[in-house]
Amino acid sequence: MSRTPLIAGNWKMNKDHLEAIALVQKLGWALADLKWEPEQVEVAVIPPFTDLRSVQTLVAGDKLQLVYGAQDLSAHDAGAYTGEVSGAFLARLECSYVLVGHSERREYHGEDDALLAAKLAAAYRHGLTPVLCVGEALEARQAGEHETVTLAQLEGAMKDVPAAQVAQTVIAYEPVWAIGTGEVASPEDAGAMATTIRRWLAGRYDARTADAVRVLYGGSVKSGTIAEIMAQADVDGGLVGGASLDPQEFAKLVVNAKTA
Ligand SMILES: O=C(CO)COP(=O)(O)O
Repeated sequence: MSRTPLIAGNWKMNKDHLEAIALVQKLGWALADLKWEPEQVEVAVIPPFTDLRSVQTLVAGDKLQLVYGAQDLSAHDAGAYTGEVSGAFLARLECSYVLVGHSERREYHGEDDALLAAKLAAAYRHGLTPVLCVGEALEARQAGEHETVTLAQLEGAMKDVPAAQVAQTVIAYEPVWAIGTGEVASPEDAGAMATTIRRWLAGRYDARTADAVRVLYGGSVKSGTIAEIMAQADVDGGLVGGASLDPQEFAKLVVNAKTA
C-alpha cells in the first residue's frame, strides 16, 4: 500500500488573517520555485480559526494545490457552547483536516480521552479528516513508558471508532519533550513508535486498515531533519510547528520530505 506523504504546518496561535494571506502566498511561490510535486507530497496549513476564510479564498482564487484545516473543533454541532467552533462550520470553509488532541490542548485545556473521542466522532460526522495527536511527556520517555502511554492515548480516543473510519484518520506521534524544544526524536525512535502505532492498529482493526493510515511525526522537525525521519518505513510525514511559519524553510522541508 502506498501512502501519500503529508506535511502539515500547525501555525498554533501565530499569524492573523492578513499575515496568513502573506504567508500562504509566499509559501505558494516558494513551493513553485522548488518544483514541488503535489502528487508526491501533500501539503496542509493549519492556521488559527480566524484565518481560515482568508486562506480558503486565496487557495481557491489562486488555484493553489494546498489543503488546509483547523487546530481544534467542538464535540457538538451547534448550540449554546460559547467560544466553540463546530465541525460543520469548518466543513463549510472546505477544511480538509482538523487536529484533535494536540498536546497543548490536552495540557492547557484539560482535554481527556472522552472529550477527544467525541471530537473524533464530530470530525467524521462532518467529513473532516482528523489528525489525532498522541505522544508521551519526558518523564514517561525516561521511565521507558513511552509506548504504554502513547498506546493508551490511542485506545482512549479511538475506542468507538469503527474500522470504516480509521482509514480516513491521520495519527501524529508528537512526543511532548520534542515540541518546540529543538530536541528532535531520533529517526529510529520516531520510526519505532510509528511501527508500534501501526501494529496497534492492525491488532485493533486489521492489517489492511492499519496499512492505509498515515502516521506522522511531530516535534522540532526542520528541513534538515525531515529526510531521515521520512526514511523510516512507517513514518508518512510530519506535523510541523515552528518551521511552518517560515515559507522558505517550510517549502524546503516539503521537497525534502519526498520519499524515494
Ligand atoms: O507541536 C508541533 C506541531 O503540532 C510541533 O511543534 P514544533 O515543530 O515547533 O516543535
